[in-house]
Amino acid sequence: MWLLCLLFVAVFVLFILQQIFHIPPLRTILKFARLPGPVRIPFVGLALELLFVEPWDSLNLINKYCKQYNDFFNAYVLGVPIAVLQDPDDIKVVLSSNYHIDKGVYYKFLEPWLAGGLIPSGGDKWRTRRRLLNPTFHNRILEDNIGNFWKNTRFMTQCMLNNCATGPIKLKDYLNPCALDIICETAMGVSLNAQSSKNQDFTNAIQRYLEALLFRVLNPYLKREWMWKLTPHGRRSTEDIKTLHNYGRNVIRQRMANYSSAKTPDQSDMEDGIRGKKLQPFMDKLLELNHHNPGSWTEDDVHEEVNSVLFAGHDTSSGTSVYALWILGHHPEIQEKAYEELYEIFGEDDREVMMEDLQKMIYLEKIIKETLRILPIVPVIMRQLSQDLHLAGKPSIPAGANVLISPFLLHRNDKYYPNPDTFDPERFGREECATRHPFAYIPFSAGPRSCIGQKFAMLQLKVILSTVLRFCKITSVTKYEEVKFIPAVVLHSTVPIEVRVEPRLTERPKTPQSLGL
Ligand code: HEM
Repeated sequence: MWLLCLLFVAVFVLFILQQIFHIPPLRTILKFARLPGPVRIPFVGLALELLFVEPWDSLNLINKYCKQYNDFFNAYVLGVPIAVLQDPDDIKVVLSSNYHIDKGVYYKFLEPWLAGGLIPSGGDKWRTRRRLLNPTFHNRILEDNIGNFWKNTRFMTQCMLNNCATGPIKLKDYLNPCALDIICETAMGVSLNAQSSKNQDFTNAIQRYLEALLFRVLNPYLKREWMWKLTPHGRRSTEDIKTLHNYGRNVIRQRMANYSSAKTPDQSDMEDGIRGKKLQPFMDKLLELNHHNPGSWTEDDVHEEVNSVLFAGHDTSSGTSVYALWILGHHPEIQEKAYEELYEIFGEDDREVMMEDLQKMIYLEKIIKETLRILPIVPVIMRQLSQDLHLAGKPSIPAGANVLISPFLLHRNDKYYPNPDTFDPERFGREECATRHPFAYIPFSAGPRSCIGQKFAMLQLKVILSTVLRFCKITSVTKYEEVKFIPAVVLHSTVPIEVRVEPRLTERPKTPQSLGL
């Protein structure tokens, strides 16, 4: 009887350990042991330290070991082998490779929401989809949508000005719905009017879901879905996923209603002048794929790609716009210089912004780049190696291991950015960029798995920031010291960022040109 009880306990303990620990192949374990890194309990590794780290200090922990091990160290987290790379030469090898394209293990936590969409997927599935979807973010399509960017941003600016007399405003409350309206109208072809409905269920659900996801990464014993769902965070996440799925389905339903009545390519299809191919916006391309190949492109496939772009296409640009405006509200001299540039372009005219205007916003572009340096909205990138990774002068990292690269830490490394905590748009002058290692600046990642929406994002950020700065003067209320940053897939702030807004247009800038000097 005792023996049976003992056997039962042993089987139970083994089951729990197997549920908690990731078990890499023996070859990975043996080869991984040769890499430099802090000595910890085998396989448990950094898991115990992570348990006692506040979410906003998790990157500091990685930074501590990066400094100690010269930007290259290995660590286990409950059996997950992770190699941290922060040297731009090493980063270049990983990101420019056509082989190391699979996402790290923690992206699995996104699957209940994004399933096998572009963001978490890997291998041939990702390759096929990326090739098919790349043209949906073609320059011609983006240029055609600048009017949509402008219309939504102008509406947002007006709302800011309408409410500015009552006190400081929370930037996120304006920029999140605006970015959501922009991505829905441009990529999905539907108007959900998130700005006028003031319904923030979707954006709030994303924020909670991503923060819960970080909690799960920092408490890696919760990796199994069944364990996760037993916790209060897990239960909340299940509710949030329902909200997120419903939102995605609603977007598809609305577009399908118009699409099926159109049947043939609608007026938004256009010819790519160079190769004579048809260019379609994102959602129409998905619906066409589903229409012609319902076996290989099911409605679930459409749904997962819509969810991926809804998320990646709004949380990133709204967060970056919030940070840029907040920083400018702390640097009136930089804000003034940006305003002067805009005044040179538009004068007193409150007309719509055009593509030619955006091309003239050289200083504003430097501000955007510097914002993405100091607060990169995607603070961590991870890959799982399907082949050994060979780096110059370092032991190889075995297949099966994960690689972690942090744009947040890289962009604050004083080897590449002197006085890294100082906001200085001039770092992005032509000469400064030419002398810097190209892989020392990776806000959109780089190589084949870089951001599909990079051009979309840069145009959108220019329209949003130029419109706000043309019509409003921003003064920051939330102090730098009050805010900590949480790397929850997207970089979140611990407190809402508040600014004071004053109307602008009648005020003339004091440039030598405007004074007739
Ligand atoms: C400031 C704005 C943005 C930044 C900084 C940014 C950054 C990034 C980064 C770093 C990645 C790679 C993530 C990784 O490897 O784990 C990525 C991927 C992606 N981004 Fe963006 N992004 C932005 C805006 C957008 C927009 C506007 C869209 C859509 C319109 C978009 C769609 C995507 C998609 C679908 C992926 C996955 C691509 C793939 O794996 O093939 N992003 N983004």
